Amino acid sequence: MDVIVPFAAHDPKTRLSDVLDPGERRAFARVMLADVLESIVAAGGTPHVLATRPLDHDLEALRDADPNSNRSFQSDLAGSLDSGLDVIVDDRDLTTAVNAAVATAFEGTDAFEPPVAVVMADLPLATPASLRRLLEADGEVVLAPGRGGGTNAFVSRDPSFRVDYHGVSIRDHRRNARSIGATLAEVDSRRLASDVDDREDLLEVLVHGERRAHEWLLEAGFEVATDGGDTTVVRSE
Ligand SMILES: Nc1nc2c(ncn2[C@@H]2O[C@H](COP(=O)(O)OP(=O)(O)OP(=O)(O)O)[C@@H](O)[C@H]2O)c(=O)[nH]1
Ligand SMILES: C[C@H](OP(=O)(O)O)C(=O)O
Repeated sequence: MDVIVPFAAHDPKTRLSDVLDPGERRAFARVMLADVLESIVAAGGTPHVLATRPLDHDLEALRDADPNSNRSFQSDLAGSLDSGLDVIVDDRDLTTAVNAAVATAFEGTDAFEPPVAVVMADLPLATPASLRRLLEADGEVVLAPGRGGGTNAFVSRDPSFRVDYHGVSIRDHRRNARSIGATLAEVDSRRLASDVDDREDLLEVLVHGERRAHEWLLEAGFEVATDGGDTTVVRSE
């Protein structure tokens, strides 16, 4: 299945500004994207990155601005691009860009064919198995809710389904699916629900992650600390 992966390349992950500087946020966003792309491919999907600008800038940012990045991350990312990763550049807002890309998929162009999935780039815990559950679920619209009311991924088999992100978007998307008469299903997956937005979310990646994003955080000095009954994320100097 064709899988669109929205990616904010300009100034990503602003809600992590209290723990990561701008170069680190770009680098960490790229590393999460690489984990997601790898899982999509392993789940049998064909990823198409929907980015706000060409990705070569981000490779440069990763290489030059991030002291924590290492050669293996860089070569994996470069490898993804070299192997023909499709990158759609659209600098419009997330909702507009995703709706346009999904509509293109239903036009039956050479690049895409329906059904189509959309999987966010900030899901470093997404495994091939959790994505397979999404891609293989029955339903004209299949939603994967995020913690906090967002919509971390979906599959659409209905050309008239449209998204409206931000706020409690999962409620809006359920409503949109019902309003067009589509059969609706949801995938209840902790891994797909765990988008990384703020400092608390880093705990999930440190505890449950196994790949690049997890390694990147460790190399950047993040670790889990327990203080009394509280479990927090701390960063060593
Ligand atoms: N193409 C595209 N992708 C976006 C845009 N905004 C966010 N994304 C992507 O959509 C997913 C969810 O993003 P959010 O968590 O809402 O935003 P973010 O920019 O990653 O982080 P914040 O700045 O902290 O809100 C991530 O994969 C982002 O990379 C956008 O305007 N265009
Ligand atoms: C894109 C947005 O993500 P959040 O801001 O909830 O992480 C949403 O899922 O509606």
